[in-house]
Amino acid sequence: MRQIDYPDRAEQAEGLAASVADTLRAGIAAEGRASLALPGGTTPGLFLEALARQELDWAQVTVFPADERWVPADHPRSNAALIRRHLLRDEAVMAKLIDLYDGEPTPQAAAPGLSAHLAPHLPLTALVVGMGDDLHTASLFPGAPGIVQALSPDAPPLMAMEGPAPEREPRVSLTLPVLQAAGGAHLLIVGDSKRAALARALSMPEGTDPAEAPILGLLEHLTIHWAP
Ligand SMILES: O=C(O)[C@H](O)[C@@H](O)[C@H](O)[C@H](O)COP(=O)(O)O
Repeated sequence: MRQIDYPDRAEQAEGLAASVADTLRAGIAAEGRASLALPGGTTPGLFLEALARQELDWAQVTVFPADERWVPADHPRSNAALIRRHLLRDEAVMAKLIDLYDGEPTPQAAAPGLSAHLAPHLPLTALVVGMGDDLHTASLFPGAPGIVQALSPDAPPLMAMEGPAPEREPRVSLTLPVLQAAGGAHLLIVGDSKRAALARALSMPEGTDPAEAPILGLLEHLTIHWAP
């Protein structure tokens, strides 16, 4: 694990975009194609726009959210919509987006088919995730139903998950083995509360159950990008 602290969010966006683009270029050179999973939430917009300006063979890149709220692409909480709005533009307009929401009534009904659909794109060439103050990452929330299986080595690639109580928003999420296997894995966080949450995670005793703080299962694989 290593950490890069940037003076501001613009430099963070450019620095992370350059690193992810380098990994995608190497993946395309080696395999002829690349896959990239991206975070949702309120942080990634600036980074996604900086990534969209990177010159590479975007037509060979498949992108998808690392997790999705179970809403259609025109819903304000859609992570696919966030990617479509901030990444599929400029140089990256030709990238192929897999929208995890497929219209099935529930994430549980969709999860097996989605796992099969994503399998040809795994292992991920590159991964960027966010983190919550509760130390969740993707949609792997502390104590959520199914979290023990989602963190286990034999987890399927994607599972139906829930957001935190009381809403318990229906979601799907890539599982920990998929996140851990990514070629280049990055954590994108901003602000003092996320820095404090990260410090809390780093100070947790060896052997802390990742079901209590799911980011713990991924930390050693991550390059952490923080800005004020
Ligand atoms: O769908 C989601 O909500 C995300 O994938 C989630 O893991 C997000 O990255 C963190 O909750 C941080 O979100 P913010 O960027 O809004 O702080």
